[in-house]
Amino acid sequence: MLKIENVCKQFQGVKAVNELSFSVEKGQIFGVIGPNGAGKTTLFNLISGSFKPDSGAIYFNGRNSTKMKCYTLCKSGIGRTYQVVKPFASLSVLENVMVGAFNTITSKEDVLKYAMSILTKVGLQKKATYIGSSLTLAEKKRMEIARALATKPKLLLLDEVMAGLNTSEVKELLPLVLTLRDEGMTIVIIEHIMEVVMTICDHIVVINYGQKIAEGCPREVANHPEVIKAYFGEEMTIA
Ligand SMILES: Nc1ncnc2c1ncn2[C@@H]1O[C@H](COP(=O)(O)OP(=O)(O)OP(=O)(O)O)[C@@H](O)[C@H]1O
Repeated sequence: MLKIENVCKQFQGVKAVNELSFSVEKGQIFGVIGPNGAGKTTLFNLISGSFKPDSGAIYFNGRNSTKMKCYTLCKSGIGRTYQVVKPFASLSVLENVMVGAFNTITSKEDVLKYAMSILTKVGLQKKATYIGSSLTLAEKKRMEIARALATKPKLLLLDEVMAGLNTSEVKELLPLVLTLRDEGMTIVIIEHIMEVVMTICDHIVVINYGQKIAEGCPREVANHPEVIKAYFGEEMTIA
């Protein structure tokens, strides 16, 4: 579904993404983890077309998508959320989601129906008429997912959707992500909460200073010496 091939992206001498390669299989929840500044969000910006790599190639659904514009990639099935949620503050929750639905649907009536069905899916149907900015953080995160889902993605990039949520809010959001995967969505998730990563991911890539330092199933990466050193601290091991 997604192939990253020797991708590099540099900012004024900082190698944010450095010779990175990995593949995401269809139907996986694929975790991207690494310390702060490791290059995770830059990677999402490259996959979704906001940034172009300095070198290397990205393939989405078998097509070379390296030079595609972000709106073309969105139309071809890449949806994403942002680490910092930025709803259209003056629009209602429903209208926020409708914006995403116009990606593939033209009739306003159909957009409205589809956006409402997505709101129901994420559990925000009762908040449809609320102003986007009035939601709690947990609700805004759900709206962020809804806006991405409304574009009808085949590949969903989730950038720290659990960040800032309390334990019970995280527990409430997890089933939604798992349901999406069970319905056939391929998901790449950046997440700092290790419990979440270890619980829901089928496969994980760990990056540090833009480079891949480990890859495998949750247990494999958690016990990888490089990961323990770079991410968890030298003294820590995970059973
Ligand atoms: N637009 C930009 N201009 C200049 N430097 C940037 C830009 N975007 C990212 N960087 C730098 O690239 C490196 C990787 O940043 P990035 O945000 O991708 O890391 P991250 O792994 O997502 O971090 P975090 O976990 O803190 O969100 C950092 O050193 C960052 O300062």
